[in-house]
Amino acid sequence: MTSDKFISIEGIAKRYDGSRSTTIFENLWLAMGRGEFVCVIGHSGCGKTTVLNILAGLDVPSEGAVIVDGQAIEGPSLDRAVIFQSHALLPWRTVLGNVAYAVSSKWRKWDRARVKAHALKYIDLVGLSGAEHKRPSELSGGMKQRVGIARALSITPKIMLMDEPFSALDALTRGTLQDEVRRICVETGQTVFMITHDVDEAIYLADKIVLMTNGPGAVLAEIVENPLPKDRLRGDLHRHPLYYALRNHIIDFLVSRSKTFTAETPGHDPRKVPAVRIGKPELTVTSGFEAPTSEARQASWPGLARPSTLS
Ligand SMILES: Nc1ncnc2c1ncn2[C@@H]1O[C@H](COP(=O)(O)OP(=O)(O)OP(=O)(O)O)[C@@H](O)[C@H]1O
Repeated sequence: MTSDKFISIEGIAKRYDGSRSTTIFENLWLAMGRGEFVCVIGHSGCGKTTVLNILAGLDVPSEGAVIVDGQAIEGPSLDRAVIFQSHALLPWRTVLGNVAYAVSSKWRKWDRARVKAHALKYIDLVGLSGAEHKRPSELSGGMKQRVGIARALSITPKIMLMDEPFSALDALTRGTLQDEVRRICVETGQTVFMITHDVDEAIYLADKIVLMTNGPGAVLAEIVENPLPKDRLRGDLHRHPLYYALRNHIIDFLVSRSKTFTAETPGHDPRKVPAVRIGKPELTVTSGFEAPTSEARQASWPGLARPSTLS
């Protein structure tokens, strides 16, 4: 993972004019590094999907711009693959046909054999070998979503944009697909921007979790850095000493601070969204804080580090 500004969201706003004009969000800034997995969490209607659609080139901001790899986004591109909650597969094509269609759209000069071999590689990657000749109507919800993931990965996008990709699945399938997406993204260094309402999903998958306040007039409140080790396992998350502090911080935001943040943080600079690091108090106390006593250390379960600011 690098810290370059691979994706740079620069002061975007979204407004709808009508009898009552609405500002969904404005002055939204966010930088993402190449290979980073970023999850956005916020309440329904705050504008998460709008931001994702702008990143996909499917919507345009009322103001501002998004730069990806040095180029302003001007519309959809095969460099950016989108996975939605619903699968949007072509019902008359097989699994192979759906993935191959995307592959041949990206590499128009490839012959059939090359397209097929490439598509099969990604079908295998998501565990669908053997089902390549089935049509969507013959597949379970989880299998359809796997096809969507294979199709998105097969065009080797610079960015994967995922809008609640697992929310329609049962818990078991969701867990399995989370494992596979995480494995693939870590192995390939894929850059991902994902929306989720599931705090544990964000903690498992993301390097950074962006907290968005309630709309209208939503802002990015914090970028919470995930302190859990990169080689974390889903079943072991809760054993990590910082897991509960991280989880509580995000839930506290969703339950209360997402509503009150704007009023309570008048000095918030949307260009410098604070980066929050969850850490043990004794490791993160800075000169402005009184060092905790050993009793206090014992009593305090790993707490919250002081926010620092992203440049
Ligand atoms: N065409 C439109 N005209 C007016 N308002 C719109 C229009 N499209 C979307 N909105 C509003 O924009 C806001 C943001 O919508 P968006 O789908 O981005 O939210 P979200 O955070 O992704 O919500 P959810 O979590 O429920 O998917 C919503 O309040 C929605 O009502």
